[in-house]
Amino acid sequence: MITLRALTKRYGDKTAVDGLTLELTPGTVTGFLGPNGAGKSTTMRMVLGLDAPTSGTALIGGRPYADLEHPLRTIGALLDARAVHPARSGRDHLRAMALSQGIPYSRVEEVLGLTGMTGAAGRRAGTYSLGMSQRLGIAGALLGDPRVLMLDEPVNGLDPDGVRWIRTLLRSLAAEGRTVFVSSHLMSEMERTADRLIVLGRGRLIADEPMSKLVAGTEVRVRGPRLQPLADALPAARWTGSDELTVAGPSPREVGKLAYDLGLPVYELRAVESSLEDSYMNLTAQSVEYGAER
Ligand SMILES: Nc1ncnc2c1ncn2[C@@H]1O[C@H](COP(=O)(O)OP(=O)(O)OP(=O)(O)O)[C@@H](O)[C@H]1O
Repeated sequence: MITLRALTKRYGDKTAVDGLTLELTPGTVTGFLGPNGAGKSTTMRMVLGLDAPTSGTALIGGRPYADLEHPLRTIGALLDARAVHPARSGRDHLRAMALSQGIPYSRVEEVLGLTGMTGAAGRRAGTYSLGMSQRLGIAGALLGDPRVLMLDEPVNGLDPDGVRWIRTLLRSLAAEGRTVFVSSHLMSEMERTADRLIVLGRGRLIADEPMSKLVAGTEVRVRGPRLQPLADALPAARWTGSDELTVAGPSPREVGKLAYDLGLPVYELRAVESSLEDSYMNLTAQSVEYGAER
């Protein structure tokens, strides 16, 4: 269990994380999304005690990271896969971690096997591809068999096989009753992996919803030259183009009938599947800091 209470981090006059209050529960994969610079990594760094909060608290199983007796056995984390001594072999890197926490070397071999890294374990980490570094980072996170896992962009650099492997791994870790907290920019992957989604924008919580709510299913898209009266009549409708409205709830038949009753010409009316990417784009439209002008 990870508990954040009014967690805040300021760098000078920049507020990177702004009053974040959350509880991450066991048995669930919680996805952490947000545009570049939203504060995801800063939040994770504060959970691990790598950054001190300006105010508020981050607790793991009710205690701050610094108070954990066996941190690696409590929370496994992957923040930066390249943060490994390049001259050390993958195996030696894990053995050093194991030694510091009283974890037997046999567990090192186990996690190397779990992550498909046994064959490469003797090579210097500096020669690893990004995908191999990610796998080694995940092996390190699993080393202490922790109840809580926190992974920042774990699929970054992985091939399709690796992406699928991570998905299966995270799902099975949650099924064992562990708390899994994972950030990613890959929407389609999140849609398949996470049960719950937390979306951050400019340091603030902008959504905390079960996945089923964010991929709401079918919506209706309607196009026409003057749809304002239809938008007024359908409070849930949103503009998705200068001549296009999208609405969740009514059927295409109902929207078509309403447009007809209002005397509005319509030149396109269709049902569309809403994806997590659509919901995410709508949620974060106001909080993208670093985006191309549209
Ligand atoms: N050490 C630091 N000093 C000053 N500003 C920082 C520092 N670390 C992060 N920031 C700022 O805090 C904000 C949040 O950054 P953070 O890396 O947490 O975002 P993120 O959501 O992880 O982004 P990305 O998706 O790009 O990884 C950014 O504006 C960033 O520039």
